[in-house]
This record gives sequence, C-alpha cells and structure tokens, in this order.
Amino acid sequence: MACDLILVLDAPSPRDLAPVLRQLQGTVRWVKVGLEMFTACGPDAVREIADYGFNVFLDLKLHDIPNTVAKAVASAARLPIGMLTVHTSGGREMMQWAAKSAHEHAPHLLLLGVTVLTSMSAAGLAETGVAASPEQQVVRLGRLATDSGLRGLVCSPLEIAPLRSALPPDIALVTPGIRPRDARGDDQTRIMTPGDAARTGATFIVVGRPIFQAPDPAAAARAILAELSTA
Ligand SMILES: O=c1ccn([C@@H]2O[C@H](COP(=O)(O)O)[C@@H](O)[C@H]2O)c(=O)[nH]1
Repeated sequence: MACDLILVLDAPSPRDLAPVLRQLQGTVRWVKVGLEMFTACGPDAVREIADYGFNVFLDLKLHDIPNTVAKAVASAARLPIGMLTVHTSGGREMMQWAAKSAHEHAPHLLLLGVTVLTSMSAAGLAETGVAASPEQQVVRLGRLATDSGLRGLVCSPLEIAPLRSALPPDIALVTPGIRPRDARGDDQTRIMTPGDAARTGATFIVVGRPIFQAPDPAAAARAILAELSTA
C-alpha cells in the first residue's frame, strides 16, 4: 500500500509559511493544521490553506464529554477538511458520538483516533497510571476506536506492525514521530525514518520539524516524497 506525506504546518499563521506552500503546491497533497495555527487564526487559516489546493488534516485532538465532542465535530465538518482528530482516551461513547456526527455532517471526513502521543515514553505513560507498554496501550485503544466506528488512528510508527496484525486492513494508520536516521533528540520518543515507516505499513507519515528546520524545506519535503516512492 502506498504511503503519503502529510506536511505539518506548525506556525502561528499561513502567512508565515506562504513561500514554502507556494513551492509545494501540486507536489504535496496533504497538510496538517494543528493547535498553534488554529488557536491563533481559527477557521480562516483552514480556508486559506485549502485555497492553495491542499487537502487539510485538522489536528484538534478533541477530548471532552460525548455531546461537546459531537458538536465540535459538526462545526469542524463545515470546514474544507479531509481528516480530523479526537483522543481515543475519551472512551467508547465519546468516539461513537463523534463518528456519528462526522457521518451525518461530512460523510467523507476521515475521523482519526489519537492513541498514545508519540512523545510519550513507557516511563511517561506509567506516570499517568497506565501500567501497559505503549504498544499494548496503543493496540487496546486502537481496537476500542475501531469498535466505536473510527476508520483511522494516529500512532507512532513503532506500533504499525502490531496494529496491522490486530485490525482490519482498511484502517488508516497516520504516524507522526518521523525522524531521519541521524536526528538529534527532541520531544518525540517513539520514532522511525520515513522509509522504514512506509515499509512497515503506514498509510500516511506526518512530518514537521525535519522539513521546516532544513535549510531548504521544499527540497526536504521532496526528498521525503522520493524516499516514500521507493519504499
Ligand atoms: O501522537 C502524536 C499526535 C500528533 N502529533 C503532531 O504531529 C506533528 C509532528 O511534528 P514534528 O515537528 O514532526 O514532530 C505535531 O504537529 C504534533 O502536534 C504528534 O507529534 N504525535
């Protein structure tokens, strides 16, 4: 199965990234708008990015009571987006209400369940009271999410193989925690290279800093797309 790149737009405003976005129009298909840009610029940022011709993944990681999340999904579904995230730790009922709302308001919206954040180590997870390993917890939450009606998950690339064994093959696996082999350490702990993630079975890889901290971000994005095409 082919793996595609999602370019992370972690900046306060689309204006900050305009030169790179113009260079990558027609090359990169998907971009991700996250908490930084959405908090600063709101839905206008999503519309502006969509106007460039990109498919937008709105990464809001919704996590609240079922009614509140369902209504937030309905609001988000009015925007030109193709993917939206909720936290699987919100539980079965929250995800069922979210899936129903997405189905009613935007049937083609891919609602993704965030499992265990890619920044969390086993020790960090244990501190939150979860005795399971990240892999065990991701598989548990992945099963719960798909039982609740979600068709895609956000996980680290380290959990792709166990999730592929545990879940139906059509479940989309979207993986941040992507780093080049020689990467300096940062807040991501469960990491893999783009090519290895693709070969392991990621549907999408999500990449931000390795592209935007490169001297030529557009060239870095193109290099990752080339790596994916030969994986
Ligand atoms: O578990 C998760 C869920 C979401 N993210 C988001 O992905 C990007 C990763 O950016 P990098 O700069 O490549 O680390 C970022 O927007 C996160 O909010 C994640 O990293 N892990």
